Order: sequence, then structure tokens, then C-alpha cells
Amino acid sequence: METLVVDHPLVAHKLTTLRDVRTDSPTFRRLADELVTLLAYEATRDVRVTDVTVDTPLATTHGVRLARPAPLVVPILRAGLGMLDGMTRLLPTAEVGFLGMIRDESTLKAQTYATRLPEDLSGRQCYVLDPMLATGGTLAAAINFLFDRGARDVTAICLLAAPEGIAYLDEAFRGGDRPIRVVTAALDERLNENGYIVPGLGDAGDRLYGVV
Ligand SMILES: O=P(O)(O)OC[C@H]1O[C@H](OP(=O)(O)OP(=O)(O)O)[C@H](O)[C@@H]1O
Ligand SMILES: O=c1cc[nH]c(=O)[nH]1
Ligand SMILES: [Mg+2]
Repeated sequence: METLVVDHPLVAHKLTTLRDVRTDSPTFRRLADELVTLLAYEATRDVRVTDVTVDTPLATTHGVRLARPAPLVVPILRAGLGMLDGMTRLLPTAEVGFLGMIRDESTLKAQTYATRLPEDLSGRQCYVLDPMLATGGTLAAAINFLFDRGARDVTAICLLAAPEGIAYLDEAFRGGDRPIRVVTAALDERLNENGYIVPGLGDAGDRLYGVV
């Protein structure tokens, strides 16, 4: 598994405000949106393209277009929805599928409560969006779901990741024949006893959408 921590002053600046406990929900939503676009630029470095020719007003030249089938973007509800617009702004022709998953706060196990994805993902490049990679249980289940439907490779874009979650995914998918990438704005210190990322930013879903 490949892990990329995006090292850029604008990413660090926006992430610092996102972490701040005083940042209100509207500002948090805007910053999450801006951050994902910056991360997506790096995350899509290997997006498949095909060669085409294009007529400029002056000449015919060579270029590229996104290959078919189009990439699939998969936000993990609820918090991943806060990253969808920022991603599709960069990849407007991507299709979008949805996975609804929630982590049981006492067992820290992920449960899937909604799926709305193409049945056949053969050969598709998938971009999973979830702001928090904590134990890794949610993301591992999401990746397995996509691989079971034939996805070709999966890139997860996370705002924050914990070392425990990266290690869990690395172990879970070791030796697999399909590439997995995690692109994140920061690799934090650790998980606390409740499975929250420290220093982290708190509960991403609650900060985006309110406490439920
Ligand atoms: O790596 P893990 O230990 O599995 O935890 C991370 C998951 O927890 C959060 O979602 P949550 O379950 O709070 O749902 P929400 O998006 O509805 O708030 C987060 O958005 C991830 O999906
Ligand atoms: O720190 C964490 C861990 C899981 N989910 C969150 O929203 N935040
Ligand atoms: Mg939550």
C-alpha cells in the first residue's frame, strides 16, 4: 500500500484551522471542500487517460482525455459527503457511488447501512472519500466492497490518518494484486482510548453536520 502525506503550506494552513475547536460548521465545511481539491490534485496523478488529437484555432495537436470507463468517486456517508463537491470540481466527468457506513462507538467495528454503486466495477479506478482514517476498519470494509465488485485500483482521500489505521490497511491488503493508495493531509500521532485521532479534529461528521 502506498501512503502519501501531502506536504504543502496551503494544505497545512487550512488543516490547522480545520482542527481548531473554535472553527464553526460553515467554515469547517468550506475548508474541507478546499482541502479535498488540493489533495485530489495529488491523488489523481495516476488517473488513466487516452491519447487524442485536438484542433486548436491554429493547428492539430496531441493531448489526452480521461479514459473510459470514467473514474468512480465514492464518498462514505456521512462525513465523506463533505468532500464530494471538492472532488467532483476537479473530476466533473467522474461517476459517483455511495456507501453509508457507521462505526459502532463501543466496539469500533464498522457497519454498512447503505450502498448505491454500479454492480460491475470491472476495471474502474475508484476514489474513496472519508475525512478520518482512524482504526481503518471503515476504509478496509469499503475497499473490500469495491474489490468484490471488480474495481481495479482504489485511492482513498482522507483529511487525517492515524498510524494505527495505516498499519491495519497495510496488513489487510498485503500481497494483493490491486493497488491501494491513501492520500492524506496529515498523519497524526495516535488513537485515544475511544478510537479518536489525536490531536485530530474531533468528530468530522458532527463538525460538518451537527451532533446526532
Ligand atoms: O477508521 P475507523 O475507526 O473505522 O473510523 C473512521 C470512520 O468514523 C467516522 O465515521 P462515523 O462512523 O462517525 O460516521 P459519520 O460519518 O456518520 O459521522 C469517519 O468518518 C470514518 O468513516
Ligand atoms: O477522530 C475521529 C475518529 C473517527 N471518526 C471521527 O470523526 N474522528
Ligand atoms: Mg462521526
